[in-house]
Amino acid sequence: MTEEWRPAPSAPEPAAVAEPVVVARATALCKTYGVGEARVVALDRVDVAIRAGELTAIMGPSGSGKSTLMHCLAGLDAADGGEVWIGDTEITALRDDELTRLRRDRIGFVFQAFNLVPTLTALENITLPLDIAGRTPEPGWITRVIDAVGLSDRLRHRPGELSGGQQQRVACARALAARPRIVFADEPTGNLDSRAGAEVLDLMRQCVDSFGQTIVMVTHDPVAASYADRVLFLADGRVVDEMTGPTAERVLERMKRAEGTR
Ligand SMILES: Nc1ncnc2c1ncn2[C@@H]1O[C@H](COP(=O)(O)OP(=O)(O)OP(=O)(O)O)[C@@H](O)[C@H]1O
Repeated sequence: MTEEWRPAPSAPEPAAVAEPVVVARATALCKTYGVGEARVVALDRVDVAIRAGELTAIMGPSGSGKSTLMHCLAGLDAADGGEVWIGDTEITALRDDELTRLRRDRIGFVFQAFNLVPTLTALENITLPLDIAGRTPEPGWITRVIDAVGLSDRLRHRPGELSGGQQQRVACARALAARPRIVFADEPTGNLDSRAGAEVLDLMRQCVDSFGQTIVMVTHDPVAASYADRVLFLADGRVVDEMTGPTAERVLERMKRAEGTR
């Protein structure tokens, strides 16, 4: 059984460029909150495909559905309609216990507020998901991750003894510890100053380039989005545009245009 979902080849031309491998995809994803006058359509038949080994940024005005999309893609929130696939598993068809296991084994999370356990050391935080799952880390992997996040000399510190940027780098290492298929990062630099934010973004870029990690990041920040391979733009619960090879200037320009049309 293949781990990855691949779109069916469209035409068997020998010279055709290979389709990118897709790690996560959503089709016709719908999510509505509230009823009657309070009804809000947060996602309106969204189709997205997250490519393997890329950093994908999700951008859009406040309320455009970024967090809802990420939560539905990651199985943290249930959609009202449509499908979400992670690899070859349709997560919208899973029972709660199956979904919990899939999230634990195949998905990593990085949150704006770090969400580290304050009483545990940095190292204990990093290995916590593996410990909870009763899994032994792959030999050498945790060391590689710790080297990548540059925290070898801080492993015995508790989160309260680390800077915000260091805490977020611990959170990144925790997300990578189980070698997940995909990492979802929700405003990972939202609580950091620009220097610490740049370190975290450099780290995420390095995880993509060196480990082939697939990462999806929700952000408001055009500079953060410029680290991505591809930016998806949401407006009113729909994907309205995408940009490959973004620069901060082009992303800012696109966001201004979106604001102007609201
Ligand atoms: N639990 C909820 N109950 C009711 N409405 C909700 C809930 N969560 C989100 N919404 C609404 O759904 C829409 C999309 O919200 P979402 O948080 O996904 O947007 P966002 O693009 O992430 O916004 P922001 O950038 O401000 O975080 C918004 O109109 C929001 O008010």
